[in-house]
Amino acid sequence: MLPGFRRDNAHPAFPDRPLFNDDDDEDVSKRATAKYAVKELRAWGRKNIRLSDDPHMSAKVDWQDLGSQQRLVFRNIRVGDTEVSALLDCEVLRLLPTRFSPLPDALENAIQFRDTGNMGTGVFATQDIRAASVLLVEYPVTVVQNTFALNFGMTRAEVYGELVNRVPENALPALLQLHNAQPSGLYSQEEGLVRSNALGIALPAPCAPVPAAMGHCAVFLKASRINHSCAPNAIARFDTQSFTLVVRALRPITKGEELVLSYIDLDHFVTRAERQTRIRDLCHFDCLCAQCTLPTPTAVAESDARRERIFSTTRAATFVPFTTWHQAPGRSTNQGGLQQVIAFHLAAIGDMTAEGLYGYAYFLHSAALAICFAALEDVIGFRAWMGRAREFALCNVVTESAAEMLKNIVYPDTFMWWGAANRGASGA
Ligand SMILES: C[S@@+](CC[C@H](N)C(=O)[O-])C[C@H]1O[C@@H](n2cnc3c(N)ncnc32)[C@H](O)[C@@H]1O
Repeated sequence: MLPGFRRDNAHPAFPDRPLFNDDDDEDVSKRATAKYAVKELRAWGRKNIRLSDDPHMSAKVDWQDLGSQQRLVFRNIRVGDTEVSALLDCEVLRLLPTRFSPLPDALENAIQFRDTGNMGTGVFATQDIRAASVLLVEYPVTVVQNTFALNFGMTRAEVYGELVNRVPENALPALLQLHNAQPSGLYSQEEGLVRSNALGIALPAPCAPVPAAMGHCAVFLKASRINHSCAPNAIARFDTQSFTLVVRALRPITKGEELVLSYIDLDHFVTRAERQTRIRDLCHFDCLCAQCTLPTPTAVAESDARRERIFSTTRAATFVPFTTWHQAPGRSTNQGGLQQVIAFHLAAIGDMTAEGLYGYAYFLHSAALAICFAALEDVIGFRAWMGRAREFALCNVVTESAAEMLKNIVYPDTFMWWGAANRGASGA
């Protein structure tokens, strides 16, 4: 319906790690909490790490169950005026641009870091911000391929130690000060830091035996300070061309409001209980966001019911009501039918607004409403909803679709469904 648009938000902030097996690479009871000073870290790395930068000498990973092989290598990737410490598949490295593009533009001084009172440090808007504005653009400090633990020949503590060891001197103190949320004694300091602050990023992955096998995560000095909410107002996407994370506003944000991302896939963890369990398992904290701290059991039940409705109606194909109306005989005289389709989508938008959910489902319903208003040749309605859909496309860096949508907004009658309610059965 909207040519060229693909869903590109399949990377929850904290990636699932289905291929990690916490127990096969080291004895949990023997894991030490290493509290390295910078110098000690470097000395430890020199003594313990023998892998070379040469890809041919690096460890191989056998995908025993998946029938494939992977060759991982530690690399410091030079980008802009900094270096990113990385453990990546050689093929992924090969696909990175030889020259990275300049940093995307961000709003100047739009954010500040301060104490939240109950969630440690957080990031706050210093001005009113429009939807889809770029709030933060940042290089990672370290990037790691999620599946390195499979037969890599180093313990995970060693791998994280080496990654941290390779972080440039000027970034290391700030990295070591990031929040460490891991249960004490379970992981080394470096592993705790990466696990607590890593965001899922999308990198090109040519040889993935299964898509999940090629997930990557990265730690950022600023973006990793953004707290989680089950009603996120911001979204982060990795831009491979500039090797930066780009954080955008999912909706208008007011001055003083905290910027929040979702660390989990909200389409799959719907009710408060499901979300809380997921966050506890994955991130080791109890979520204190507004949606998880509603004051009464009735409010929680209502919120759960709204979310169930949102995700079940979206899963049941958002565009079906319009298509059904459109394919029915005599549609040009059945504008009441189209009004019912509009009412269906507006009800879903109402639920999403109440829940603070402005993600993919909101995009789908906005796009469906744009189509309905186009069919009725209602310029104001069409532009408003196509504008919302376009904001989501911009947030997800679906640039071609966003450009096409802008063309439609400026010239509504170029949109394929324009006037469909008034055309005869042979119309579009
Ligand atoms: C990636 S860090 C975010 C920045 C962090 N607040 C800091 O001080 O650096 C994740 C940690 O922030 C806190 N946090 C983030 N979102 C939270 C939420 N919704 N409820 C409670 N704590 C949260 C938890 O301690 C979590 O381990």
